[in-house]
Amino acid sequence: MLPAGSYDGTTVLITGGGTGLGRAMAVEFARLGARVGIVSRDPAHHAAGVTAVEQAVDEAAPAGRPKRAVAVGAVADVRDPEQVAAAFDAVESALGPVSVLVNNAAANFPVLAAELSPGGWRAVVDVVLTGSFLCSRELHRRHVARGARPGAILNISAAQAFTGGPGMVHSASAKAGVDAMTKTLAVEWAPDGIRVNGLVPGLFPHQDLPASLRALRERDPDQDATDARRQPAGRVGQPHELGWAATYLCSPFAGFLTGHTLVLDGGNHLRRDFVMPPVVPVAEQLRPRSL
Ligand SMILES: CCCCCCCCC/C=C/C(=O)SCCNC(=O)CCNC(=O)[C@H](O)C(C)(C)COP(=O)(O)OP(=O)(O)OC[C@H]1O[C@@H](n2cnc3c(N)ncnc32)[C@H](O)[C@@H]1OP(=O)(O)O
Ligand SMILES: NC(=O)C1=CN([C@@H]2O[C@H](COP(=O)(O)OP(=O)(O)OC[C@H]3O[C@@H](n4cnc5c(N)ncnc54)[C@H](OP(=O)(O)O)[C@@H]3O)[C@@H](O)[C@H]2O)C=CC1
Repeated sequence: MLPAGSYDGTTVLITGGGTGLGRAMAVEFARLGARVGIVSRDPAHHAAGVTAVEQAVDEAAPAGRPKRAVAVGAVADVRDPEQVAAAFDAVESALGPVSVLVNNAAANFPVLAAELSPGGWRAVVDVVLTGSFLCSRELHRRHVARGARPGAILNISAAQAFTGGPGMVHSASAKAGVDAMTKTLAVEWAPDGIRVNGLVPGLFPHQDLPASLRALRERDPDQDATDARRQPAGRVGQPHELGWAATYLCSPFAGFLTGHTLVLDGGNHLRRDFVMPPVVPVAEQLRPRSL
């Protein structure tokens, strides 16, 4: 954990910060003093994120200390540049200039490449890749206009970007694009005082995932134990651990670190055995089965 107060006076904007891993990151930034803007499509998700942040901050605050405004939600579909700009406006008017952006919003569903419609491809690539670009561009534009520094952008990626992702060609391709964007913007924007890094969660199950992804895990009644056995570390990730990594990467303690993507997966993406398990075609893996 970073020292208390590491983010005092800092406004952090997290896309998709109302659910799952985005919410866990929002909580860890706020615990360290940040004000947090949660940007996504669904106001019910914002409410969940704001409540989680406020609870965490209240628990950490000394008794009797007055409550401070720490989190707000703003509606935007990250695929739309005008909605992105309006959400930045809303967050900044409530919480002050944004200097840290976490591009966490994502879309994904399991599908065979041969069966993926052009609309399904576009939905995922536009949310993950185009959305991350549009939000990054908005932060950069504002940051440079005000002559502010330092700034930090964190792009949440996935190990599929390195290996490919059978059954998720849209997500794997988009995340690989995000990784290339991380490296490109790190160099272009270093002179502007903006660092750009990536963070890859390994297996982090949680209840906010869409049904199509949860279904991949819920076929096995002993899924939690099975998931743990499949990880070199012997366990899956805990969402707050992603928050610890995110708060480090965007902090002054990582002030000389840019263009790097950190993998937080208990070693899973490196796993190769001399003898690999028999191949099960992806079409068979995705076929609905009854237990
Ligand atoms: C930890 C454990 C596991 C972990 C598993 C390991 C994960 C690895 C890494 C990645 C993890 C994540 O990203 S996890 C994050 C996942 N979270 C989310 O996806 C939340 C947000 N998702 C969504 O809102 C929706 O799922 C999504 C469809 C993508 C949103 O798109 P839109 O708003 O544009 O909605 P729609 O108009 O309904 O759909 C657009 C097109 O997509 C098609 N489409 C939608 N769902 C479809 C589906 N299931 N199969 C085929 N096609 C589908 C539609 O038919 C449309 O195509 P046309 O009719 O042809 O136009
Ligand atoms: N959980 C895991 O094991 C893994 C997760 N990841 C990555 O971690 C990140 C967080 O995922 P996770 O928390 O698990 O998943 P969630 O489904 O909980 O979060 C996705 C978030 O993205 C938001 N979102 C989706 N589409 C849009 C859009 N068009 N515009 C704005 N916001 C949008 C959603 O909010 P709303 O519906 O309100 O718009 C939601 O809050 C993602 O980048 C994901 O790819 C990577 C590898 C593994």
